Amino acid sequence: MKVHGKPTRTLWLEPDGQAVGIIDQTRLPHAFVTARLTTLDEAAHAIRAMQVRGAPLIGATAAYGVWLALRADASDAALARALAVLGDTRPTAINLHWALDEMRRLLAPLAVSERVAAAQRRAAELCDEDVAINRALGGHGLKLLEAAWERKGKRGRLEVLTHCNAGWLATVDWGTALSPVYLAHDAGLPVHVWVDETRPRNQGASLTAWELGQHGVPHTVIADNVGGHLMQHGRVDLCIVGTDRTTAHGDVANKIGTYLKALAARDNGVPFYVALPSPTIDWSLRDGVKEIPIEQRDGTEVSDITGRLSSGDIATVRVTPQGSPTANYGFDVTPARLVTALITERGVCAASEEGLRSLFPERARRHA
Ligand SMILES: CSC[C@@H](O)[C@@H](O)C(=O)COP(=O)(O)O
Repeated sequence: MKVHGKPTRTLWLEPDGQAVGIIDQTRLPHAFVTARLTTLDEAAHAIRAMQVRGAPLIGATAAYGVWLALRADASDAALARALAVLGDTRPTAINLHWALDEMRRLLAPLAVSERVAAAQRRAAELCDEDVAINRALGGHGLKLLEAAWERKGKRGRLEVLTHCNAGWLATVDWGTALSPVYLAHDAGLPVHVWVDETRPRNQGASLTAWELGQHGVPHTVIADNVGGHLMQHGRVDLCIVGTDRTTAHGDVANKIGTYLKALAARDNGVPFYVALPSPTIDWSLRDGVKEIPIEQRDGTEVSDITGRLSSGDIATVRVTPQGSPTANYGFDVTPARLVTALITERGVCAASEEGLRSLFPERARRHA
């Protein structure tokens, strides 16, 4: 997608071929700052500190992190250490482990002398594949948006609600939930997005609002608790969110608060779609509530909030009383029964074992 009119990805090989470039997402929306990653530790830190975040982008960064590690030492022990360090950065998004498995399968059998070049090639391929997958799923999602617009009698605006950031900043490009939105906007549909702020880290207010604004998509940021009210008053035509891990039966883990939006959508007859690239499917899991590991982060993300002062300075302030304990669950699970459909690069399917199997028979069989 474009930043200040210039086509930009979230992750790239630097022109000198010696580092990986990223957009430091902790600085958005107030500053567009890029950073160079040159070592395994810098890549692991970027994921842990959420300079890069979003399930597909975490996976892509980890793949390049393996390359950075092998440049220093391509031995078996160094490869094992890189996979362990990167695998330990964030627990919920399965794309991280998927990408590391891809790298391990390719690199472990190779001679040490061949590993660095092969790792760089594969990391670049994974990035390109992510872009192609997200563009394809956007095309399938677009049809759902067009159908909703028809159903609405093409009156007013097509009102979409999204939670967290599942846009191009969460992927290498295009995004998952927002890929259909960009395509709809470009096709001339009068789409308007309700953007949940997404406390505690405000990925909606900071990132989704920023990237929609860069592309010129009309949007309104709302506090996290507003969605139910809007749905009761017919102000939301459909919800689309992303997912960090989808079970073989169609349960989806996504940013904390997604489940409550799905409940409100069900109560109000609003379609609730989940967009996902297939590497987000964890074919080994069945029951998302019981089995998906939910990240818990530092409580200061709840007690404190960072923003821009009228002076232009960035400041962090506490919003809770001194000493009040906090709990910071990063994700929740929306059971398949609340999901209207899954949007993937191979098409749209029911959020169920049968639905996923119909689109990905070869992968479902491998894990049967
Ligand atoms: C393509 S995005 C799907 C999810 O990764 C996204 O919705 C999300 O929850 C991101 O969480 P984050 O904690 O910002 O990495």
